[in-house]
Amino acid sequence: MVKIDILTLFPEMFDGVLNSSILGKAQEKGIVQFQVINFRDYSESKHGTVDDTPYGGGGGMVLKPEPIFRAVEAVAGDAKPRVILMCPQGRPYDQKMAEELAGEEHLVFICGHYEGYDERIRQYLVTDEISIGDYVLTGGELAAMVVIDSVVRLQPGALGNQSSAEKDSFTTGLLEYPHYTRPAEFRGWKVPDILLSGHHANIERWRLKESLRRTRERRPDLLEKGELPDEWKALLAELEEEEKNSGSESE
Ligand SMILES: C[S@@+](CC[C@H](N)C(=O)[O-])C[C@H]1O[C@@H](n2cnc3c(N)ncnc32)[C@H](O)[C@@H]1O
Repeated sequence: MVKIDILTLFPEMFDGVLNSSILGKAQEKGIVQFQVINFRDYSESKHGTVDDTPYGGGGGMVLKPEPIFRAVEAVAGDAKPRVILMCPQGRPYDQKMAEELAGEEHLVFICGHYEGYDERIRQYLVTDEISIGDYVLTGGELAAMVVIDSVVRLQPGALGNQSSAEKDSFTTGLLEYPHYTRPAEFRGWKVPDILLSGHHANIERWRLKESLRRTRERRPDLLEKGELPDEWKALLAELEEEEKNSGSESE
């Protein structure tokens, strides 16, 4: 079982996401245990103050170190969990990191709000800083939900059909191939014949080729990450040849 503690000033934001669909079922199955903690409860002031104005002046409020340190220490106990700070300056999040975090037993997420955090939280408390993209959100809650969702779905038994995670985009290093379901013809648009052929090996080859086609068109950077398997190289050469031929036909 993986233990996930979330420190936030807005615990109610997590109710729907953690208790619905696959995350809700993963809790019921005992695959994951969530604890959502309002770090205002760890404030040392009687008014529950968690932020203050920045030293040196300027706008915005800064989250104070004491409540966040105390809350993390309370949930960590003697254990040494990964303590993850959600922030736009962090490491860009990707599937590889989701896989890395999915192997941990205990994760603690800190969701910021307002202008920022006291720098000592970054320096002396957290083990990782994660950004979910080059844009700025009002708070770390949505970002933490994105990371938590992607980590929990990788836990063994979390998805009904495990093979659907294995073939997902990025897991294989490629974008996923196109899917079709019934009807075989819809408004005159037909499902590719090969998918109706029942020929398993040909279908697998078609899927790999379509994955490569899609990745080459939309995310060519994914194909530049090292030596490609021979089968991929052969299919990419086929795609290039087909493109050349269709180009010369239209001339
Ligand atoms: C308004 S933002 C603070 C931005 C900060 N002043 C800066 O420029 O880096 C408030 C909080 O939202 C969260 N946040 C915003 N954008 C994020 C992103 N792209 N990825 C992860 N967390 C983000 C962080 O927890 C952050 O502390």
